[in-house]
Amino acid sequence: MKVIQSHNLSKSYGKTTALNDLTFEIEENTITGLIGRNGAGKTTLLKIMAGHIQPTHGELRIYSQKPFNNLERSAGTILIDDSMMYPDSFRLVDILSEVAPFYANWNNTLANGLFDYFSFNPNQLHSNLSKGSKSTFNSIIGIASRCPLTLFDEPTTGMDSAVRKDFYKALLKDYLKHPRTIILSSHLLSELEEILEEILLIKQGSKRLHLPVMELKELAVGIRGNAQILQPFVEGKELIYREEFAKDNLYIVLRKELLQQEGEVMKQKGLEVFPISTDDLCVYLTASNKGGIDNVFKKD
Ligand SMILES: Nc1ncnc2c1ncn2[C@@H]1O[C@H](COP(=O)(O)OP(=O)(O)OP(=O)(O)O)[C@@H](O)[C@H]1O
Repeated sequence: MKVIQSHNLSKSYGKTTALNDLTFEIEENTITGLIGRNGAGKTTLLKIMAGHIQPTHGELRIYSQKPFNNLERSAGTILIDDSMMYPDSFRLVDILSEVAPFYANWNNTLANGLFDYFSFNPNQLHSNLSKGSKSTFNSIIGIASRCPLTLFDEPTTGMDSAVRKDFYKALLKDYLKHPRTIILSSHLLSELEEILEEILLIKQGSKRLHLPVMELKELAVGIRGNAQILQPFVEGKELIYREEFAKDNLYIVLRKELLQQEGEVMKQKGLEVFPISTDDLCVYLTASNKGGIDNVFKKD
């Protein structure tokens, strides 16, 4: 069953186009990574899904309904982000007891278990928490709410690496026991790819690709070596990335399927053929058209 159906979705803020003609669908009970660089439109898309803002063109439906101003949908959706505000006088224990009644599947035992595990003091004021602790606390709410549609906007901002790992582990464990549709946005795929099933990669508001993570891992290959030997192999092929490095040396990345049987021949001719990490691939697929950072220094 499709939980999210987005059709030609666009969102502009004045002259800024944040989302541009996005069409995609997300299956029920999956974990999807929404990946994109700064300003790609991740937060805007999550806010539309959560019903906080409306699209400018096109439409997005959650369980066949438009989420904006829709009480039924907001009861079944939670968006966790670092702009979550609570009254200054609220202690952590007050917040947990206030949010619990909003969510039909809220689990107190889980919330309290995570609260103790991460050593929170129930009487502490939320406003006094450190940046990382705020993220951890918000994430506890996101997990314990067990909402049918759970949206996390860069949930690990400020968390140290041990807490990040524990957060992803806790989320995965609870998801396996209580499946729901989860979307996590991030710039960095590597830290969360182990828990993801699908990835939706966006660049400047447009869909770059949407596919299972396993397929992304197998999508591309890198080749490095002497430019004169390498060039004829890739002539006329669509390259994902190309960089000249050192003298007469070339590094290219292209879809594996375009190589067919040539990989072995390349190796015999002294070229290096190697897999591309999903993080690097996402960087190449979302690179700006201005060339790499090296170009800045070439002008110096
Ligand atoms: N309220 C707003 N008013 C004007 N422009 C906005 C507003 N919100 C977002 N934008 C612009 O829309 C574009 C997409 O922003 P958005 O916050 O959705 O991206 P993002 O992928 O979440 O970025 P980041 O990873 O940096 O958080 C950016 O160019 C941003 O400046």
